[in-house]
Amino acid sequence: MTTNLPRIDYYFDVISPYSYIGFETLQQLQHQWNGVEIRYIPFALANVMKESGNKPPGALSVRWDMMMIDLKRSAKFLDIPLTPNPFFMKWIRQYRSTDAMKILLVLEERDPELMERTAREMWHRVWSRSEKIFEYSDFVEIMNAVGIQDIEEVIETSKEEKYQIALERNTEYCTRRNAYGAPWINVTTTDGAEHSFFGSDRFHLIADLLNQPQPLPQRLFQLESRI
Ligand SMILES: N[C@@H](CCC(=O)N[C@@H](CS)C(=O)NCC(=O)O)C(=O)O
Repeated sequence: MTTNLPRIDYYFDVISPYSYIGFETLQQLQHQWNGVEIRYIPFALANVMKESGNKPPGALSVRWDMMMIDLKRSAKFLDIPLTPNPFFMKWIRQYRSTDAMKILLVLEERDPELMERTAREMWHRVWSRSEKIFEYSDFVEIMNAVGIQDIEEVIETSKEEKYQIALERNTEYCTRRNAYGAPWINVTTTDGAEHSFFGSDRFHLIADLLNQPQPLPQRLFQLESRI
């Protein structure tokens, strides 16, 4: 695959609400930043946690409570639909997002823009409408919602070993660079140097690194352009 530099590799998992926040921020920034290639790359947050020895935010109740408050604030500030999911802690003990992420890998191979729309629909389900993204019937609803025709075929293809391997490879790429959470953002500058960032709240530093305009939420951009 040939790619242009500078490049932002945005590693995400649809189980992660901060991956959703970073995704929507980057979707806005890609219209405001010039000459920067952006790739959205599925990985497995559960394995990142395991490999790094980190613990999920829900493992510490005060951290979880603060995270829910912070998510609401962030959603309001950025004007994105994000509502803490009351079932999340129960679901996370029972399910993994691996099958959903493998479906995204199939779509990424065929049509990256369709993959991005499907990822957004998955985030809306878990983190806006408190709906599952783990089982066959969930995948059918998700793909119907984004207008995919060959749903059965996509689900069957996602079970091929190569997608499990691809998910592991993407995850390992990050854990070898000390990843311990999501989103994990790997920025390659024009000199070929790699710079890792953790979180959806590091785009001001990435802007500085790449000499791009500072990020602002869409509503603030709109206000600015009216001045
Ligand atoms: N400050 C970061 C927090 C990101 C975050 O908490 N991500 C969770 C997953 S949704 C995580 O991986 N946490 C691991 C950790 O904080 O050590 C942001 O605003 O994006």
